[in-house]
Amino acid sequence: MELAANSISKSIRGRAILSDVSLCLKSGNIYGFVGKNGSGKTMLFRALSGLMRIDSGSVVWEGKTLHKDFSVLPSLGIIIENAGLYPNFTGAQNLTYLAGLTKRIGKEKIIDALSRVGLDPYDKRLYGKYSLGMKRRLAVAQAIMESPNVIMLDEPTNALDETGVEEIRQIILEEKERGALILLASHNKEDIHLLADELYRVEKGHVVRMEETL
Ligand SMILES: Nc1ncnc2c1ncn2[C@@H]1O[C@H](COP(=O)(O)OP(=O)(O)OP(=O)(O)O)[C@@H](O)[C@H]1O
Repeated sequence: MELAANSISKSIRGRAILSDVSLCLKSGNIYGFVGKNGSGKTMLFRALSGLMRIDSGSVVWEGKTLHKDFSVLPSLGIIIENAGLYPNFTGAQNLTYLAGLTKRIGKEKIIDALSRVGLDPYDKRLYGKYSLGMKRRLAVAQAIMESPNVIMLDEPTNALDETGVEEIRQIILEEKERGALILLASHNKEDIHLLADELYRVEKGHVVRMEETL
């Protein structure tokens, strides 16, 4: 399966956030995105997923165009900041609520996703009381729980301890093996080096292919 960006551009209040970005991404690969803070990685993910409208160009998934044939990619798992997790729900309650919006999966898959990221599915603690590492794990669980075709991960190993980093990397590789198309933005050079099949640098809204992985 294929996700293509054709010359997409976006400005916010007169400032170019994405400038003429073209990409052709295929299932079963991990695409790494590196770049300084504020270079546009998060905005790129928002544009490619449908969470943000673009000014010009098109995003095409399997021959169908975003904002024409559908408003958000039809099978998407995404971690971006403010992931819409509620502080007064437990981890399981949060995932149950989100899964209820699409009704694609039941309790079993939710328990499975929580276990895979190393969280106890029956933990009674509220999300608001989670450590940063646990919050990251829950964000990964919500991104993978429906086995989506496209997974966009913004700093998935941020705030995790060494074991956590290893576990999340393993899950990302398993999702790739399953055939998911994965976009990974990370400041962690080792994440990129170990995981990315292709590497892109984002710089002031431009996206440039880098030949070597870091
Ligand atoms: N809601 C918004 N309104 C206006 N400008 C915004 C908005 N959100 C982000 N920007 C701007 O868009 C640019 C790209 O931001 P983006 O969050 O995509 O960077 P990033 O590469 O993900 O950074 P980081 O590594 O810090 O996560 C920045 O200059 C930022 O100031």
